[in-house]
Amino acid sequence: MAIVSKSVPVPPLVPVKRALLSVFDKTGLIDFAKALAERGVELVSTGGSYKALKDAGLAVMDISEVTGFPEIMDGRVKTLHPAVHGGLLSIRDDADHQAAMSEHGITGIDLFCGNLYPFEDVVAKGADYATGVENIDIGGPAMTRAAAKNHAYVTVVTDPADYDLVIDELDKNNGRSPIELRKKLALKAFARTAAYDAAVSNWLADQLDEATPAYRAVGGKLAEVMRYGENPHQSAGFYKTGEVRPGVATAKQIQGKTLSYNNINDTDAAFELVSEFDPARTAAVAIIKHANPCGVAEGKTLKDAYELALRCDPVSAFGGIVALNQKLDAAAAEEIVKIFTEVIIAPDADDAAREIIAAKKNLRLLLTGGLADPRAKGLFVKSVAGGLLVQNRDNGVVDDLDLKVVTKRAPTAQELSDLKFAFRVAKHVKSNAIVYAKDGATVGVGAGQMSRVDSARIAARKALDATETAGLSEALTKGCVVASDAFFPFADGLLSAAEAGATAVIQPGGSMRDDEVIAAADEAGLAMVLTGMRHFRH
Ligand SMILES: NC(=O)c1ncn([C@@H]2O[C@H](COP(=O)(O)O)[C@@H](O)[C@H]2O)c1NC=O
Repeated sequence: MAIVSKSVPVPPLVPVKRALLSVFDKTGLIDFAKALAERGVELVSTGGSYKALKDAGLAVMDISEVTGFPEIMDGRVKTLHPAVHGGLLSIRDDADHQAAMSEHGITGIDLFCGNLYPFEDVVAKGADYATGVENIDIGGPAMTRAAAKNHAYVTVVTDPADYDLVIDELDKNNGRSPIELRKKLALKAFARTAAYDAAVSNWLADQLDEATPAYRAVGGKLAEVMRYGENPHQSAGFYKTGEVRPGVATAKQIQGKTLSYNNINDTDAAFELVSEFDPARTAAVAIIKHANPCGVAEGKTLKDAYELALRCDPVSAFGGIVALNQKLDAAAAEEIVKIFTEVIIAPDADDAAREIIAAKKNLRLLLTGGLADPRAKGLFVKSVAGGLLVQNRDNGVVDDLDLKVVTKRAPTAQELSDLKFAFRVAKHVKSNAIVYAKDGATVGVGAGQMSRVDSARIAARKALDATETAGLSEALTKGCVVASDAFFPFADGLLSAAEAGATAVIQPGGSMRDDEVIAAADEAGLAMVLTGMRHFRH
């Protein structure tokens, strides 16, 4: 049975007489407290916050005067007391609650200002288990939730960014807090504690290697309200989880318009892909459209790699996202700005490159400070109607796999290098994925088809278009290799690749008809390597 509510009318405006301030992040605290004090609000505060206020010359009461109890156990217990929670939770217009307050000497707290121990920051920096646990705030969320529940009477302020708004509202309403503000701040407070607990539970799941805990909470902080979502009739926001993975969420935007929903999605796909390439070994560039690569290439320089990536599908690359695995230099920047590009993302950019990009006002330049570790663990969450699908990030890397040659002919050294390159790219192509590659560059990408043979045909057709556009006399697919993200269920897809000119194949294997597929490869003179790992991506 549900808890029955006391049907007391909610006052539209409530005077703020007493405020409790208990903040870890002391940004703006003094000014806010001063402003409250100037408006006749009595200040109560905890340990470090109290000291900061006192040192600033403010009249403030220590929380232990309210609780009649000292702060104990290294601060684990300082505000967990009926005098605090009664003051936050009492229904001011209820006679029983009033009687309890008088009986126990409890004074109402009309405003709670609090922010929590920096658990998310501490664990993001790799804190050990004991440090992580010690940074789980208990008293803060308890007070935040109590104040938020009692928003009929209490104003709960959890974000220094709201201090000015609260003072403005008090001023507009003669020192009283309006219900619209109290409701809005209560929503924010509950979302804050929920995101905090999501971070704690996900960290614990990670520590305990628990991939499927009984409940999975996902939390994030609003970083940007987009003009719209995937389409103009959809509203959307970008929430950051606090994960410190170099990429679109953590990058610094140097210039250009704000990113749209689709830009963020595509930029993420681009940077995750290019992060597969070790910058100490090679320069690499990926050009992305609709979250699929329309060209990826390695090169001695970023300029070489960009030109080869662009050659793969110059038509689709128009309006694309370009990701680079090394510091952007002027030579590459000059090439990139020759066609309309939405976003460039790279670990860094030198001054000359920045200057070239600056001439294109709308072009966004994002710098990440490093590459994402393709082997790192992480959560991947997707929503379906009525549920969340949660899995580990696909952190399989072809270099770590035990590759098996199953055909009579083994790949040559050049073919093997291209096979690995193509499989690395295929991991980032929507299924069914077929990638043709030659000399460290894609020459045709078939993405997102319902049949593998269609993906193979599309990749071949795109390679023919690219051959024509580049004015080459020999098809780009001649002597290329082919990667498939999943096994070939029949020999047809493989034969289609052989017809296009492929000489070597990389695929996971594992089909009921592997023998048939291997025999067909032998008959066509192909070399085939099985990875034992599938890279579906949807
Ligand atoms: N245990 C408690 O009773 C308690 N009450 C408040 N805190 C937290 O202590 C911090 C403020 O402490 P101080 O004012 O001493 O710097 C805030 O982040 C607040 O959320 C507590 N700490 C942890 O749970």
